[in-house]
Amino acid sequence: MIARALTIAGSDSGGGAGIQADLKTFTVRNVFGMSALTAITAQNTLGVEDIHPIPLEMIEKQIEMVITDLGVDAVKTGMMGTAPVIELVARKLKEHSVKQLVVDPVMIAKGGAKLLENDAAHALVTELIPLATIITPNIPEAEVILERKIQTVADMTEAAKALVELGAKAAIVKGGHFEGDPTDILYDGTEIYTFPGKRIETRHTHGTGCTFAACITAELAKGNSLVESVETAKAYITAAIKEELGLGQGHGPTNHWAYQGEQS
Ligand SMILES: Nc1ncnc2c1ncn2[C@@H]1O[C@H](COP(=O)(O)OP(=O)(O)OP(=O)(O)O)[C@@H](O)[C@H]1O
Ligand SMILES: Cc1ncc(COP(=O)(O)O)c(N)n1
Repeated sequence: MIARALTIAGSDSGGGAGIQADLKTFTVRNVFGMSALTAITAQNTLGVEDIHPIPLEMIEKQIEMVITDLGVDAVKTGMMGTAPVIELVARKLKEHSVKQLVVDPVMIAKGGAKLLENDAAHALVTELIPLATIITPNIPEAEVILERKIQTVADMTEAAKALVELGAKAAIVKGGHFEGDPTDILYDGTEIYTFPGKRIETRHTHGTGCTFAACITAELAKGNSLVESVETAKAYITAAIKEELGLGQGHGPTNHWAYQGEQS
């Protein structure tokens, strides 16, 4: 049977981030994708114009309909918006004993728009992180969650360990926001793994975090190990940034078709 993945996230009308990035990534990685929308955003490569939150009952019904009928092998969370949404999603994931959960703690869009309310970071820590197979913060997100500055690769390593102490089985701190080459640091509760990258000079990096986490989710859904899943995701996002599509006047989307690597 084909592997199934569910994204619980916001819609990006521009198609580069949010559920659109997730569903494209799932498809390209040979996984059947499903979605539960938490918000609709009106955005393009220049920024977020408006956000329309989805009522809690409607978020709950989407999750319920999908899980009770089609079933899921892995779930990814993206833009949650508020603490009550995080609490609801955590409750549903526990109710359905979801085994593979990738938490992308989306907080601020590339253009600066706030995608998570300030008081909701606490709910991430208490509700969602303890359920996570892996949490995938960028550096500013890890700084907010851990209430500390991250300035060096050593700080990233300590941050990944601290995120696991908060209850996640594993954590990868992404280096896209550092100057120079972007190195990502994974801690799986036992070992530290370093994923070095070469910085690609481009403005087309809208949705890199969503695409990266969605690829990890797809690979986990197919039964691959955590480290294999992250390795594939790193190769996938690197190709997706490199082979840019040149769309839009601002931060354009990545190329979700770019990666020709193995399909398992
Ligand atoms: N310019 C770049 N060149 C090469 N790799 C990059 C570049 N920018 C980001 N990456 C890689 O892309 C992945 C996503 O990292 P990033 O730090 O951009 O996430 P993010 O900030 O959550 O993304 P977003 O908020 O745009 O969705 C990481 O593996 C990171 O190393
Ligand atoms: C619905 C939604 N989810 C996530 C992001 C983050 O992506 P980015 O930081 O690249 O803008 C976004 N812009 N919109």
